[in-house]
Amino acid sequence: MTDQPMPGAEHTLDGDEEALTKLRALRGSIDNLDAALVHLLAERFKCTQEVGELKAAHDLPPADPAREAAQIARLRRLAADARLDPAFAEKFLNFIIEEVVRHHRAIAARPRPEGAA
Ligand SMILES: O=C(O)C(=O)C[C@]1(C(=O)O)C=C[C@@H](O)C=C1
Repeated sequence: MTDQPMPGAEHTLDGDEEALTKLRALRGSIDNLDAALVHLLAERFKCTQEVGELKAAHDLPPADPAREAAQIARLRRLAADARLDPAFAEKFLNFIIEEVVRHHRAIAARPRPEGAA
């Protein structure tokens, strides 16, 4: 027998109460932040759903590339100030906008009653 730890055992927190307490506290904060993100996204999608209805009613295009470019530039600046990777912030916004545009297209494709605005 040797005194070597079991392979991988050096990565477990078994027996290290202080580390476990810290991990639990951090995970509690992560869970709260994830919940906040879900609520923020739900509110954002409520707004964009209304934008989609407005655009469809007035025959406006689902996507607005100029607006997106301005949003991305702004978000990249905010991310850099917050020490978040601007490339990640851009990817995240693009991911959301892609879904929004998909919703806008679905709304525009819905049959509209005759004479509707
Ligand atoms: O502002 C708009 O025109 C929207 O439709 C909203 C939104 C967004 O999710 O922020 C989505 C699609 C557009 O290309 C630009 C922005």
